[in-house]
Amino acid sequence: MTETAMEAAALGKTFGRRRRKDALDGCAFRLPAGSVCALVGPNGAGKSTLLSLAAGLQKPTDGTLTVLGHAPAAVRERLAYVAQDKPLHPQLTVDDTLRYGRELNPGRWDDRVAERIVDEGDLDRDARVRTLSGGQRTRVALALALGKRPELLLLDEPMADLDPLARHQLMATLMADAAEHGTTVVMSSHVVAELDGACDHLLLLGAGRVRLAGPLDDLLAAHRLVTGRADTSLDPHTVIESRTTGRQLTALVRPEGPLGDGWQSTAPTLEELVLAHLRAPQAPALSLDDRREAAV
Ligand SMILES: Nc1ncnc2c1ncn2[C@@H]1O[C@H](COP(=O)(O)OP(=O)(O)OP(=O)(O)O)[C@@H](O)[C@H]1O
Repeated sequence: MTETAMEAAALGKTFGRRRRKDALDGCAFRLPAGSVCALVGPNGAGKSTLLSLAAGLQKPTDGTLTVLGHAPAAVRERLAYVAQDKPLHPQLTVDDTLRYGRELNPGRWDDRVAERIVDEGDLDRDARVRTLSGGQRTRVALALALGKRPELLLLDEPMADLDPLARHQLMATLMADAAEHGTTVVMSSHVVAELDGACDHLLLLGAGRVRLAGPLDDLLAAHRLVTGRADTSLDPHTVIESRTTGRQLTALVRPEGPLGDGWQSTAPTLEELVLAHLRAPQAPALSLDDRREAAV
């Protein structure tokens, strides 16, 4: 297995000729193999574009993106991609769909996990895909993806149409399976709370650029949530976002050395870290991929 599951250098993707749109612009990051990476960012940030490039369905306009050490198109059989619209054959039954997955992936297919995902949702194996609900189709798409026993699993908002219980249960199945097999997972989601506890790596995109990248624990440790009097200076620390209520100021900062007297500070949660960066799109970016690499 390759040590780096995904690596981007000066990665750009532009759509349109007349009205050019940079969906990705100068992105650089490195994702170690075996990571579970949360891919977050506001609408239009470039998350789906990145996942589709990684799946080899589109090509970059600039720079490079390698997955499992190769161009994505060269390693399609080693990765699985569940797109937002979860394309499946509507006329096939659930059983036919699993059979199709088995035939398309000889030597790789894992019946046990595929059937487990379908059966945990109490799906009628003889039902045609077109008769299934959105959440049930998601389950079949995830069964196909995991059944393929991929080294890299790319999931574009996989839980969006699942009920809370199914979400919780499928996430647990997914994470246990990824841990057991050392699968690298990149999962986009707008529900940051559902990623907490599941992910060990974070990639936050904004307007096509990398805003935060690196091991989650390191990124959290690089920030503090501080409260203090509004007239106390936060120099020389980098203030990501601050809010004042009466005389009190609350801020997410990247400390440049010890915080001065008068500040109470706590470690931010993943949600606090992400929300502060979403509210402050101009805040400076931070990538800790290289630092970790240099320390190894
Ligand atoms: N096929 C396309 N043609 C033209 N523009 C596109 C195309 N695909 C994406 N874009 C543009 O690229 C930008 C990034 O889109 P993308 O779908 O990657 O964002 P996203 O982060 O996945 O958003 P969301 O959270 O809403 O799903 C958007 O401005 C979008 O309009």
